[in-house]
Amino acid sequence: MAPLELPSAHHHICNDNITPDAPDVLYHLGLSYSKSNCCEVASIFGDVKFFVCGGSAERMKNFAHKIAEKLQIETPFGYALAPIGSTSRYVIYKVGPVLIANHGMGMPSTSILLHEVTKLLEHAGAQNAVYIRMGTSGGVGVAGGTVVVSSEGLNHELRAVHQIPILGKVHERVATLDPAIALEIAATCEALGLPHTIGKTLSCDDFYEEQGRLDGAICEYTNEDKMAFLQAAYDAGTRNIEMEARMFAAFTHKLNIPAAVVCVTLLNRLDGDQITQPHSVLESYDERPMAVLLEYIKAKTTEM
Ligand SMILES: O=P(O)(O)O[C@H]1O[C@H](CO)[C@@H](O)[C@H]1O
Ligand SMILES: O=c1cc[nH]c(=O)[nH]1
Repeated sequence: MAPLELPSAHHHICNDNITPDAPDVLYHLGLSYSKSNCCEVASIFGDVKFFVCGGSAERMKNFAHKIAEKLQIETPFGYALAPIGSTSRYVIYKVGPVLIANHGMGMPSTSILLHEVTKLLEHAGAQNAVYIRMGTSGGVGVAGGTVVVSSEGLNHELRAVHQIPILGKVHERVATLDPAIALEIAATCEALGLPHTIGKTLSCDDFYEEQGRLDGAICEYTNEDKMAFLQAAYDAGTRNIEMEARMFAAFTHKLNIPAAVVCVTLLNRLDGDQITQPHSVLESYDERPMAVLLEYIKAKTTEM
């Protein structure tokens, strides 16, 4: 695998108001930066090379434990971990060069986390950290248990752009992810013998109607309408549907942050809507993106 590119001075924020002199409250993380604590912030977060996030707090804690063991990074309490900052909105762990957090469900809470973590890493002087979303999804034409590495995030028109209304005007941002990292992660899936594909990811603001499910509390379309949309999505290269990849891709692309989205499919949406697999099977699916990222990060940190 190619080593990570480490430019000497790489800034990943786009805001002249955020300066080393200005205090900055990272409200949802329960952390703050100022000139008086800048050395502490740099000493805790300055070495971050990977930021790994996903929806569920439990999944991310589990991942933090596994990465501590994989990288053999012990704390004074063995592999025991303590979350950083406030846990009322997000849980964050740091294991050596890996920062780990949950982002909740959907693009709004993911966006807030990305803004605050990116400012934190900037304040700390962290250089060129790779951002990875690790999650679950509904497959489109792929079986449950497939690891989909996203090439881009799509909107409801199957376009790889993310629209954000800012001060009354809609701004469009390109929602593509790093192709080289996607290939490396796909190669790691291959080496582990896991079913996988690189494909486009449709990101929705809802689990039911926007994903074309027939089993929400409201449904005003037919099975034929749903299947026609899913088939059109498949034909356009979509291989999974979830709720964050597009925003994640647009944010990282805008700030030139190397990034990937790695989600396992829980079902094939061409076969149904309800997630009916037993808990043990879903748990084993959840382990797959983790297994891939443990190997990937281990290989990358060994090269550094
Ligand atoms: O597996 P996670 O990261 O929670 O993500 C997926 O699961 C949630 C819906 O069940 C959405 O947030 C979707 O994107
Ligand atoms: O179908 C699915 C499964 C997981 N997450 C989603 O957003 N959709």
